[in-house]
Amino acid sequence: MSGTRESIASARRMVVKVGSSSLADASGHLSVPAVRRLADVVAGLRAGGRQVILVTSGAIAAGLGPLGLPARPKDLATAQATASVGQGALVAAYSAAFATHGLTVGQVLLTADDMVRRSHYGNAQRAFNRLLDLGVLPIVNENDAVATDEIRFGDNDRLAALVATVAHADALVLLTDVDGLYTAAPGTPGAERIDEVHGPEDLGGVDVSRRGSALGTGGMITKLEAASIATTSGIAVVLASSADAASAVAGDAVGTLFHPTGKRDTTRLQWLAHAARTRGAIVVDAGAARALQGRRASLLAAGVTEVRGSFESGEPVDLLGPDGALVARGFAGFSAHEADQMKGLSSDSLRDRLGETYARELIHIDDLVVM
Ligand SMILES: Nc1ncnc2c1ncn2[C@@H]1O[C@H](COP(=O)(O)OP(=O)(O)O)[C@@H](O)[C@H]1O
Ligand SMILES: N[C@@H](CCC(=O)OP(=O)(O)O)C(=O)O
Repeated sequence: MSGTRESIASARRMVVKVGSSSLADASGHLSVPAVRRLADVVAGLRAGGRQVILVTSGAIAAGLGPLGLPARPKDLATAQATASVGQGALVAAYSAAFATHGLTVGQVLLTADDMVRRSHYGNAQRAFNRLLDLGVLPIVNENDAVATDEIRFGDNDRLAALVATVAHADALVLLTDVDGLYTAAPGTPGAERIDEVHGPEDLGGVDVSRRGSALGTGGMITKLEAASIATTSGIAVVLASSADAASAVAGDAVGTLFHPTGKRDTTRLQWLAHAARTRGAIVVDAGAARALQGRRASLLAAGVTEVRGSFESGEPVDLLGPDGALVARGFAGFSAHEADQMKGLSSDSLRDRLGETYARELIHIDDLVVM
């Protein structure tokens, strides 16, 4: 077993994405047995102490039956309506399946905007962290009922990769109806499965032009895009058949492994260090400045003396030492208004005065870059 598969086996936080093609039966309706099989695998991960976020397609597949539609609708309005009907049925099926394992689920519906705009990004990050802290299993899908063509992903592969980066996951597992990436669409004479991808250079001759299954969207193209987003952020990816889900999440040599190519959060933090226009500043005391520079610790409200400007949670801010010198930059975990109320307070005081939601770091260590 290679090192990265070992890191999949030991991933503390994992995003598991399952596609429509794995959740529908032959007639295109949601397959409840498929939902149960997946729930058994995810519950096994949870029993082993791992945190899991499940990104699941299938709302449209689940809506076809109740609406008496023969196939996935082509026009946006009907697709929105079908997803609206099906999403409830999808989550109800998961809820029942996970309840048999004593697990509570929480539905999170996102649009592309939620993952890309930094003010929203912080909100999603906070919601995932809190759900996971509470032991809840977040079940994510695109908010198809309101997503218009301009803002929608359409497929859930890239959504899953962005969820993995936002939630600081250690691994992303993409489950589909094919047992890995092939050199050409499976069934093409001579097509062979690829075991491992080390970087874009391994994808030179690979043909992913054939579209996906009747129910899925995006085929292999969006899975490669998802793998690229995750691996350049330092997250290992496994693409495998949902029939092999248990082996894939265990780090066994099934499907295709995409090795991380970048450092964790490199892209975001480089953007933060070099390109971001900050919306405000947080002035810290000498102790906090030393902690930030030396130990790379999270920024706690106790070390903050002043909050300047106007920013929302998730937006970039400058962190200034007591002498006004730029020490670090970070993505604020709270808005300027909230940070101002929190400044100087210990975690206990934050909990007593402002409530549990505020009893955590102002900026997480993973959201900081020392200048
Ligand atoms: N090079 C390739 N290797 C593997 N699968 C491919 C390739 N090119 C196209 N495909 C197709 O991609 C499909 C999976 O994509 P999709 O139907 O969108 O799945 P999902 O619903 O799981 O997201 C496979 O069924 C396969 O036919
Ligand atoms: N959000 C849509 C999923 C779109 C879709 O089919 O995605 P995928 O199965 O990842 O190709 C749904 O729930 O039906």
